[in-house]
This record gives sequence, structure tokens and C-alpha cells, in this order.
Amino acid sequence: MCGARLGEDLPPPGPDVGPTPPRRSGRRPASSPALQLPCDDAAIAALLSPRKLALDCGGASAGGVEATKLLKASFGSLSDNRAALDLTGPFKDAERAVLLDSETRHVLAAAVVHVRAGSVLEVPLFATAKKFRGQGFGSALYAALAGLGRRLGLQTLVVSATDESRAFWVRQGLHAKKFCGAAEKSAMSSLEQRGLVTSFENTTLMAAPIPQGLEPPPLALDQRDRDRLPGLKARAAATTHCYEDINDKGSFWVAADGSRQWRAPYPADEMLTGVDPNVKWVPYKELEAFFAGPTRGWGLRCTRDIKDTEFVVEIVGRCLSFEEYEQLEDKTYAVGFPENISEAKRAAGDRLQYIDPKTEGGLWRFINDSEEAPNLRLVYIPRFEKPSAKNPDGVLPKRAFLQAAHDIPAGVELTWDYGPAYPRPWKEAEASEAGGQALRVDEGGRRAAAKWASAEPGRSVSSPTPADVGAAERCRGEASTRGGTGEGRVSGGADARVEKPALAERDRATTDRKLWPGAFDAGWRIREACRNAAKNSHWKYVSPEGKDYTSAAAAASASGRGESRPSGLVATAAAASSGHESGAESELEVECEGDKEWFAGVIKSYSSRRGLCVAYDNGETQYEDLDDWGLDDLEVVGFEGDDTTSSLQHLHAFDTSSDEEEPHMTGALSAEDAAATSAEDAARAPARACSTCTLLCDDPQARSCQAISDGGYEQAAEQEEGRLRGAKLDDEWVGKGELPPALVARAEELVAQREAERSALSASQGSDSDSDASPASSRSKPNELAGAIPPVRLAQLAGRARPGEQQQRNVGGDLCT
Ligand SMILES: C[S@@+](CC[C@H](N)C(=O)[O-])C[C@H]1O[C@@H](n2cnc3c(N)ncnc32)[C@H](O)[C@@H]1O
Repeated sequence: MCGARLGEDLPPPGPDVGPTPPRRSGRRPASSPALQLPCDDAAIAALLSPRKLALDCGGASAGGVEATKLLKASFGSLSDNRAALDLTGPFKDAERAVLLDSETRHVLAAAVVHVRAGSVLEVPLFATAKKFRGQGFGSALYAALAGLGRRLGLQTLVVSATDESRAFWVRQGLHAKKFCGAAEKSAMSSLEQRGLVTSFENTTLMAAPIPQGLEPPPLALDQRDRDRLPGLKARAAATTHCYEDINDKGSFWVAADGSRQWRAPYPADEMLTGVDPNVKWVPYKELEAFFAGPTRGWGLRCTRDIKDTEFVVEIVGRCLSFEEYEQLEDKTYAVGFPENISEAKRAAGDRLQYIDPKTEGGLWRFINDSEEAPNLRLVYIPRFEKPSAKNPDGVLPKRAFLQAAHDIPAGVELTWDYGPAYPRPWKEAEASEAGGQALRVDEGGRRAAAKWASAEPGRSVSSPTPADVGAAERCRGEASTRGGTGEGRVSGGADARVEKPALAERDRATTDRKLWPGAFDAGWRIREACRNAAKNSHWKYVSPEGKDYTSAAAAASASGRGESRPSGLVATAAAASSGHESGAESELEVECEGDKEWFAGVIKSYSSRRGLCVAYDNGETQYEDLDDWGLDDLEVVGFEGDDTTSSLQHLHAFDTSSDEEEPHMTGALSAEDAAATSAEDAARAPARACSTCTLLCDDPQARSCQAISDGGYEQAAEQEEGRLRGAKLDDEWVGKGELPPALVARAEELVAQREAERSALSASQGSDSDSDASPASSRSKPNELAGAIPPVRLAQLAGRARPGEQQQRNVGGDLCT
């Protein structure tokens, strides 16, 4: 069955239990000669020292009382673990490895490590101190241990993973036997047969090959380092991702006349409280979508700890029959029931086969898949009962929920297992990456789609298996949502094409103006990037062949019109002068080639990805890509006002009221703020937070937050991701509302020139003849504009730490903060 799997039986309500510490199964590992960990290894020390970390190894007293306490707190509740804790009995040859803060000597993480004959590095116990969790210390200790294993020429690293720690180990590259490659599987079997590993009850044995070589592996950072990225609460997530949040209303059917028929109020047998009167819910407001990286896209996390068995979300959305599901253009989000339930439903005439949250849903639509270590499980009510003689229709599930499979600390990404039928093209990418070949998931998706489409030339949507359709559609959705070129789109025959719903399009005149004369007739279209994106001026440029481009310049380039802007804006003039008294927003004038017409507008924001967002006086809002303009084409036409009411009142959005050092975005002062704030204060004032999201935004009233919809959030998130991984920061990053630095620098240069001219003029004439010029006359005669923003102000603006610079200063402290 395609679509993610919808549910398993709701388990009977159970006690609210915490994580179960591992218990030894009683199997005895074979004795082996003792091997010492080379803990004084210089390469390992070099790996750790930039993070101000140190490794201490030895017997049961290594790391002192603090390490003993940590291991006891994590594993000491069962007497069976005593031997491992005290390094006695079967663990007499084991060692303790402790990660310390090299300055404070605090114990950050500790492990018991056994070097076993058979080239195995066994880690029976591993714990990170509670107050230091989620900061990468566990990953650092793992990297150090793997490095030591390398040094000793060991082949396999084996751990006993609890349910809670499985996701951590998966991130480090370890897998349970079921998910291991063939080589690892046989290695694990042989280890088990020879009794070379210690298995604990309630744990899963996980293993990874230890890559050989002298260099220690790079430090991987823990997933929870992403916590620092701002998240999107329900309302902002819905606005940003173009869907309606119906979490409070539940699922609905669409009637023939297009109206919605809500499933609530539910009959008694569909009430969760009927199954478990003490059901505990995670408050919806504690959930937030966050950017989980370019491969996974967006994910979901909770801002508070979740207890085992708590209910996290209900699967809400549009109810679909099988036939309706088949018509879906994008099946990425729809979930269906497992085959046996689906069959029973079909036999009983139950239309409810899928629930799709794509356009109407809840935050659950962001929850990513984890086959191996999900922390949520899908449960449904009523509990499924097969049709029987007594009850010919059986009992068919109607509602589904995601419930915590174990305790989940705040900030950890929530995941569930999409089920066996869900196509996972990203696994191909992961496998290639593991093999040393970096392959982005979008390429994997496109390749998978192309493979599906080419496997059988006659394939069509009318006759494939549901799994085929799901696979192809998901791959297609993935390729296009991740900016794919569309090359892998499924088109195995005319009827394999799935019609898109009508997206708003620009008319012929606008298309020709924005692209080039004749573009519309040649088949080019300017279409909203996703449904309802037009209201945010989020357009894409679609070629006659159906390929999407994100900018007019890219479209022009693809059409063979060269890299530069084909005909539209030639930019003989650009940024600067404010016509507003407060001077809060910079005005811009642009001349279109050919018709010699000047278009006036106001710069609303700038994103390095999409360029300047300009609100033109004719009511249109358009992104202008500065890369298409040579800076020599830009001419600063002047500035109005004095220190307190000058233009270019853009500033970086540091929240100076908090301790947080990292600027997120930049913002522009509102007219009132700018008027009321002195130039110096303005340069330091915190920008206002947008009412729809956690970001800073210059339009707090906007229903849709431009800061997010213009890609600023994702860009910032990717930057943050890069920073966390120690990647070089993109110097060119400029967030929302900040003018491009090159433009500011050019403006500064021209203004300084102008100032010099003015001084020279006033020295010779004894007067300042520019002081009466009005903005209107300024615009009509740009070069004669009067009034200049004092160079010192521009220098202040330009000289403030930019987000990238500020972030770079913090890099060294990542693991230690
Ligand atoms: C229901 S959506 C989940 C939300 C999605 N990440 C987003 O940004 O909207 C399912 C899609 O997310 C992506 N995805 C989910 N789990 C993933 C994983 N473990 N690795 C990579 N991509 C994943 C795949 O593109 C999949 O088709």
C-alpha cells in the first residue's frame, strides 16, 4: 500500500514508565587478552583540544567520582550492571573512557570500553551527563573511541543501545542487524556466535565498521545542536508552508459541491478518552517545525520533554478514498492504512483510506521518517478487528495519532516509521554518501523517479500499482520541491502526466516585461511558486518544457539569452534616496531598456538568494537580482534628511535585550521608529519580532511573514547548519531587510564624494544650496539631489558586525557551550 502506513493497534493504556536501564542477558562473552586503549594518542588529543576537550582512560576510578556517578546514574539501577560499572568479572579487562572539559575538568561523557579479540571494540556502557546533553559531547566521545579503535587496527565497533539512544547511534553510523549491510550483518552474527559481545536485555545490539587509517574520524555534532535555530510554531508554519492548520478541527471530507464535511464530533468509539480516560497530550503550542537540513527538509520537535506514551498529535487532514488519492498530484504527505486494514475497509465499503495534510493539516505533516529509531509510533482508534462470522464488517480504524514510543528530551527531532511501502530515495543518497560519494537527496529522488519511469516504457498512472504511483509521485514532488530541474519527472506516456491545479500566472504583458518580448508566446510562464505564493510575490519562471527557474536571469540564461538580464532592468539607477519624511525605506528607480521608462519603488527587503524585494509604485512587488546589475550601473541618487531622519535606516537585528549573541536576521525600522530614534540609537535598537513567527521582520502585521517566505529562514538555517558543521560561512549572506553591503559601500563612496563636492562648493560659495531639494525633484533629476546622509552614519552601518562575522566568532565554542 502506498502512502506512509497509518497506524498499528492502540496498545492498552500502560503505566507512565521512564527509560529502562539495560540489563544483562546473562550470556558470557569469551575471555580475551587485555588490550590497552592508547589514550595518550596525540592525534586524538589534537582532535579534541580545539573544543577544549580531553580524554581520560583507565580503570574504575578514571574520571573520578563524577564519572562513577554519571555511569551509576545511567546504568546503576540494576545489580546486573555492577560488573560493568566496577570493571569486575567479565569486564575485568575493560576500561573506562571519560570525556572531560579540559579547563574545568567536568565530566561530560563516559563509557566503558572493551577491546576484544576478533578486532572488536565493544562499548557496553555509554552516557552523557544530563546537563551537557544535546551539545555534541556524546558524538565527540564516540569519535575519540572510534579513533582509538583505528589506532589499534580494530574492525568493528559494537554497542548495546537502549531505545532512547538508538537514534543517537544511528546518527553516528551504527545500525541494528536488520539494517546493516551484508558485511556488517555477518560480522555481527559471528561476534554473537563467538560470544564476543555483551548483550543487555531491553537493548539492541548495534554495530559499525571502524574505518581504517591513522587519522581520527571527524567530530560529528549531535542533532540537537540544531535547537538553536528558531522554530516555527503552528501559525507561522502554516503560513510559510502554504497550508491551513486544522489541528483543532480534525479531519474532513470534501463534498461534491466542494464544501467541507468535518468528521467531528466523533462517535463514542472514536473518542480517545474512551480508550484511555487518562490520556496525556503534549500541548500543541509546544511543537514547532524547524529546518532539519537540506536532505530531510523540515522536521518537527517539541520545546519540552515528552514522556513515554504521551500523545503528540492527531493525524488530521483531508480524508480521501482510494480513487481520490489516485488523483492527488503530490502524494508526499498522504498516509494510508496497512494493506490488511485497507483491504478490509475496501471490502466493507469504507471510503476512508488516506488522510492528506498537504493543504489542510497540522504540524504532524513535518514529521520525518525514521525506519530504524523512530521515537513516535502511530496508533489508531477504534482498534482494528478483522471481519468475522460474529461481526462481518469487523471494526475499522477511523482516527490515527502519534504517540511517544519512549521519553523524548526537548529539542530532539520527532520521527516515526513511515512503514515498509513508503519509497525512501534518500536512502540511496545516504548509502552513496557512506561510500564516500556525496550525493544529495534531490539527485537521488530524481534518479529514482527517472528509474521508475524508464523501467517500463508503457507505464501510466491509470494502471500502475499503488506503490508505483506513490513512489513516482513522491520522487517527483521531492525533485521539484527541492529545486530539481524536473529532469526526473515521471512522464511514461501521455496519461502518466498528472495535471497541476491552477496556480496563479502573470499575464502576457507582465511576462514579456519581466522576461523578454515574446517570452509568453514562446511558452514561458511566470507562475506562483506554490499555491497562494503570489500573495507573497513568490514566483517561479517556467520554461515551455516545464522546467522551473527561480529568477528571471536564470530563465534568460537557460533560454540562451546570456547570463545578464536579457532586456528588463538595465539598472541605470538604483538605491538610495528616501521620499519619506522619516526616511525609513530606501527608494529605487529603475529604467527598463527600450521604452526608457523609469519605474519607481521602495526596497522592502533583501535576500542574497532572491535579491532586492522592491514594491513598485504601480502596486507590483518584484524581486530584482542584483547579480544582474554591475555595480557601476548603480547610481546613488541622494539621501534626504539629517542624522535623525536620514534614509537607509536599516540595521542588523541583534536582540540586545537578550544574552543571545547570534544575530538572526536584519530588519528595517518602521517609519515611526525611525523618526523617533536617533541615528546612534537606531543603529543599536533591536528590531521587532514578527507577530507570525520568531524571526525579526519589518512587517509585524503581515499575515504571511516575508522574512520566511523569501527564503530567509531556510537560508539562515542552512547557514547555521553549515556553521555547526564547521563549514566556511558564506560571506555574502545578508538577511532580511539589510541592504546589500556592496550597495551600501557604493552608496557610501558616492555620498563621500558628494560630501567632498559639497564642502568644496560651500567653501567656495559660503552656502549650502542643496538644502531645499524635494524628494520628487530628486527623483526626476537624480544627480542633482540634495541632502546627504552623513558618511559617518553609513560607515556605522557598514561597519557593524554582519551575521556571518558574528557567527564565525562563536564557532570555536560550539561543543563547549
Ligand atoms: C511528510 S514529509 C515530511 C516533511 C518534509 N521533510 C518537509 O520538509 O515538508 C515526507 C518527506 O520528507 C522527506 N523525508 C522524510 N524523512 C526523511 C529522512 N529520514 N531522510 C530524508 N528525507 C526525509 C522526504 O522528502 C519525504 O518524502
